[in-house]
Amino acid sequence: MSTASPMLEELLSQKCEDIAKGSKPIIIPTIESNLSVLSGWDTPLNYAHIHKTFQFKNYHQTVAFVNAVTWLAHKEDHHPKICFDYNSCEISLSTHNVGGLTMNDMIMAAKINALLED
Ligand SMILES: C[C@H](O)[C@H](O)[C@H]1CNC2=NC(N)=NC(=O)C2=N1
Repeated sequence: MSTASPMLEELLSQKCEDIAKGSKPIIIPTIESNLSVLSGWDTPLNYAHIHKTFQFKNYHQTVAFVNAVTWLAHKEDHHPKICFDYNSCEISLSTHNVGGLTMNDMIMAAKINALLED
């Protein structure tokens, strides 16, 4: 049985949507409440993007994760910045079309975390 919070379940059940250029970003309280259920994600640059570093045992595990994230990005048509080395992967999410954060970033963060659940 899942123990995820209702807010997290809601994010996992949604799909990223087309966001028109010039749309407004989500507001700070919405970002904060979503981040409170997104384990490990933070917003180091004042709500410009969200970020998380993932650690792995070796290059095989790291690359398998990167491949899964790129597959998810293609499926959702929402594309994170990914930077990785032997045993870590940094992911940064923002919505280019608004120059800030939208629910697409929160949905992707939830789905990326879920890739690593048992
Ligand atoms: C047309 C296409 O859906 C858009 O350009 C999408 C593609 N992927 C995207 N990815 C991200 N991170 N931000 C966007 O605004 C974005 N826009």
